[in-house]
Amino acid sequence: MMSKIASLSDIEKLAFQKLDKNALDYYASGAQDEITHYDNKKAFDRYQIRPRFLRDVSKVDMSTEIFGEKFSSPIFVAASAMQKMAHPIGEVGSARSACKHGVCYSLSTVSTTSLEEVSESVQSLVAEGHKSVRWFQLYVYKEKEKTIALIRRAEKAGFTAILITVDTPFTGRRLANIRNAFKMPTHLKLANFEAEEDGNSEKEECGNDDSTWPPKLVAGQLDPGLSWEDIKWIKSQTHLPVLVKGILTHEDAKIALDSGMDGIVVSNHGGRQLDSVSATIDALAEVVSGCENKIPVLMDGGVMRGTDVFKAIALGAKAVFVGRPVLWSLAHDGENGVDLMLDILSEEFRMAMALSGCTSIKDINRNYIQLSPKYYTKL
Ligand SMILES: Cc1cc2nc3c(=O)[nH]c(=O)nc-3n(C[C@H](O)[C@H](O)[C@H](O)COP(=O)(O)O)c2cc1C
Ligand SMILES: CC(C)CC(=O)C(=O)O
Repeated sequence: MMSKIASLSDIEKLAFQKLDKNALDYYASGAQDEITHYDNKKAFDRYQIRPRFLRDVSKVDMSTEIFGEKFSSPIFVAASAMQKMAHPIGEVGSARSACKHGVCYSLSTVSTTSLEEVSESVQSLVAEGHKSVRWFQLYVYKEKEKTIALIRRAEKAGFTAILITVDTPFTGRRLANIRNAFKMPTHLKLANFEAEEDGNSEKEECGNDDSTWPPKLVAGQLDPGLSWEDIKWIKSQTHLPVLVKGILTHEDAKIALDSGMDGIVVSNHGGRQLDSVSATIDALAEVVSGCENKIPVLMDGGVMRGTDVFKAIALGAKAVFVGRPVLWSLAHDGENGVDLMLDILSEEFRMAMALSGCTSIKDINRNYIQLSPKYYTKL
């Protein structure tokens, strides 16, 4: 029995003991040899913080603003699929927790709760005075109507930005899922597609009869022909800000900027797509330089500690997303688990700011970070 939970790693350990093999393998896996998956975490340790002292840190303001929305902290919830495998409350628990913490929630296309139900689930909190900012993560389907229908539903349900995932023309080879023929439990559904399917085809289309990885709603249906022209077309179809999720180079950052994108998420999909790409914290600076400070750059991948958040902000991120820690927290204790995780991470970030002499997000810049001399002498 573990003593008091003090870190996200503690929560992760508890979740590993609790989840069944099918779910654990799905959530934990990276692609192939998982080099990138592990490097996402390790890479943060290659950077050091350069703290400044004697600056009155009795009050620290972690709040930040993106697209005119104010958030309590730059620690957002990443879009991850099939959250009801972690806990029956699934996406409702993580969305409500993000709302209570005043941070942005992003919902996967491949969720086990529909986007309408997620919106509905936060309304009682909104009535109590909490603000809920929800962004919808979009997988682009070969069938244009299917993609547009998702966007319209997201708009109608009060989502305020679209995150288009660009790193998944095909799903990465996650060996554990292939070996144990990952299967979503049959009592769960890919809820955003339930209403569209009719009669007998429904179960199959929702992935439940599919014993192979990836589920049918993804394999063969996502558009591997996707290009920047399509992304521009999608952008022209909605009034919502559009961010591209999965950018890792300054070249693509520049194209995103020139294509009129409203923001970028530096991401390697938690190391689940192409293995051997750079850790996201290593790619962040070049992506920030590629878009010339004109659009917000956010990042995800391996964020486990407040100092990780601090390092990402120092290298130019406007905010970070946490992915797996949300799933571990749901597995540990549903909505309360996610509350605990966001409490710990924001307290750690507050402490990192205070102990390095920063009292607002705007204070945090490149002067507060260096590569460990073990690796290079200069950034
Ligand atoms: C189990 C799981 C499911 C995911 N599902 C999606 C998804 O449906 N769409 C997407 O764009 N990214 C998805 N991601 C990637 C996350 O949005 C995010 O990029 C990644 O988890 C960040 O890394 P972290 O887990 O180390 O925090 C998923 C990640 C995990 C672990
Ligand atoms: C169904 C999958 C493609 C969802 C996903 O993005 C992931 O598992 O990383």
